Amino acid sequence: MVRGSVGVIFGETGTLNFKFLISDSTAVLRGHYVKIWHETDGWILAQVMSIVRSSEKYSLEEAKKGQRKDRNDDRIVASATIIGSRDDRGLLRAPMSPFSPGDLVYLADDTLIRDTLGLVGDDMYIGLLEGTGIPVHLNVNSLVQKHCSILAKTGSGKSYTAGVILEELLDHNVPMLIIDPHSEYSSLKESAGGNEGDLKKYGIKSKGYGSRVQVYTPADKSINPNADHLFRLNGVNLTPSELMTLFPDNFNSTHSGILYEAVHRLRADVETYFLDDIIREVSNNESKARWNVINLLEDINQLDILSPQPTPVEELMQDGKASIIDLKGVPPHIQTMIVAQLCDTLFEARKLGTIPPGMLVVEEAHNFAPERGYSKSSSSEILRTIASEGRKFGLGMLVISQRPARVDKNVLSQCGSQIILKVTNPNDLKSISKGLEGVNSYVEEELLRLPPGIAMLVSNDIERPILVDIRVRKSKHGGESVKILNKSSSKASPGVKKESKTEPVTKPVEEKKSQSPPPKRKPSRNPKKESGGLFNKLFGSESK
Ligand SMILES: Nc1ncnc2c1ncn2[C@@H]1O[C@H](COP(=O)(O)OP(=O)(O)OP(=O)(O)O)[C@@H](O)[C@H]1O
Repeated sequence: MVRGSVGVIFGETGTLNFKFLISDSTAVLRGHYVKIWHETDGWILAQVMSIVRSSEKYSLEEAKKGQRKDRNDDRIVASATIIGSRDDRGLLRAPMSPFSPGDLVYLADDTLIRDTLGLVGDDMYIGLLEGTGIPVHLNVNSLVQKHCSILAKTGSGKSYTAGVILEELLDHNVPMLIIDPHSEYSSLKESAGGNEGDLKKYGIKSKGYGSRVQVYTPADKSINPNADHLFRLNGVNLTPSELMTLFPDNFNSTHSGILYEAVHRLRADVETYFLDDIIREVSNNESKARWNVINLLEDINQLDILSPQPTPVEELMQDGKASIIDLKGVPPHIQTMIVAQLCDTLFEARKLGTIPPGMLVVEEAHNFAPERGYSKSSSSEILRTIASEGRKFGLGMLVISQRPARVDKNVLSQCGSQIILKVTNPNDLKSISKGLEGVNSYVEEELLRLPPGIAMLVSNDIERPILVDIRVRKSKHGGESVKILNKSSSKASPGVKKESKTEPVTKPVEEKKSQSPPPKRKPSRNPKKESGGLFNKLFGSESK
């Protein structure tokens, strides 16, 4: 073997892939990036998809005799897929002619990997390219304009990764409105005070965002004592259609007729009316159906969510500020109603230019923009509108969900960047691989095996999908599970999921998080398994 090289190409070579013999089993690992000199194109980047090891001397007969002593005759063969090189115009090109058997293979240097994959931005630092020390950045403008999704099964680092993105958006002063059904993001205020080794590995400093993060509760301070402000929707001069969006499923034509009549009469009499006035006016109606309408209106009235002094959207969306709408303690149908009204106002304000461009963050998006056929939600329509038209007005969306199959495809398909962590539900896997351009069913196999904190990033800005070792948090992670068993009694049973979500309460033990973080994956340049799964799908298939 020539000095510096890690292998030699042999056998049949193609313009998409090749095999090479590895000299030292520890020098090249699955997932590594390698380079080969091409006679016309110069250095070409390739990636190791799988490695097999065999011995001709140690046969089945030998195995029957017992353990093998000398392993020096092992044959270690790597299958690699060609990524290509940048031409004079900076475009990525695969070579037009194959490598020659006998060509030498070298480990690729960081500059070649960075330039070839297009990891050249320096905006939002989200982690390291898996298997390397190369930082991965996302572009703020493109993330906000073209939306982003974070998809993963529960416990695999979804809200942790979302926290990383939110930190970066805050560092870039992007105004944010965060729909937070489980009180997970208020901890952005506090510094993580993280482990020195981790901070050094990722080259970051711990910090909290303090008063730049403001928490609003639509409930009251007894339910959410840590909230900074109460959140209220406009309760003055509500139109019948505004009222009907509060109960999209419960209103029939008789009900809406009663409501129209009541509001019409009020408008003729007074300039300003409140929900109490509408209820009184409806009770004057003689139809029996009025009782249903009154019941529905009373439901809302009791929640105290409507007010003559609504929370101005201009207060929520300000440069450098993250406003969290903490929906803890709010019944699900009221949550969707709040999101519907709020997002409607937000979008209108953005169109009128009364708020700066910014990001709407929707956690548990499967509840607020459910796929047709799964459930209905009053917030679906406006979220679909923001997904398709938001970019024209500078209103981006960060869509977060543990059930990608249940999120409206019209919303997910608009996301220019997708960050996908471990997913195991077969329907979710199918829906993700269907939605990703250029990758197919092998993705499913790889997503099943991703360790916590490793994400697949598919982005318009990066030449091809990559695996990212998501960096540790600067601020405190707020999504830890609630510990219910102390150490001495922990033998008894599996842990429980943190605060109830829409997932079934009974889940397999391995799907539930423990209080302590899961073991962090091994450091860089570490193979995860001896198969070409995701890498093959992302970068082409192995030559046979
Ligand atoms: N990039 C990472 N670096 C270090 N630790 C991580 C990383 N990602 C996740 N973790 C750890 O994994 C745990 C689970 O992550 P997280 O709370 O984000 O899961 P989740 O997918 O949001 O789950 P849930 O749906 O229950 O909220 C975290 O408590 C954290 O300790």
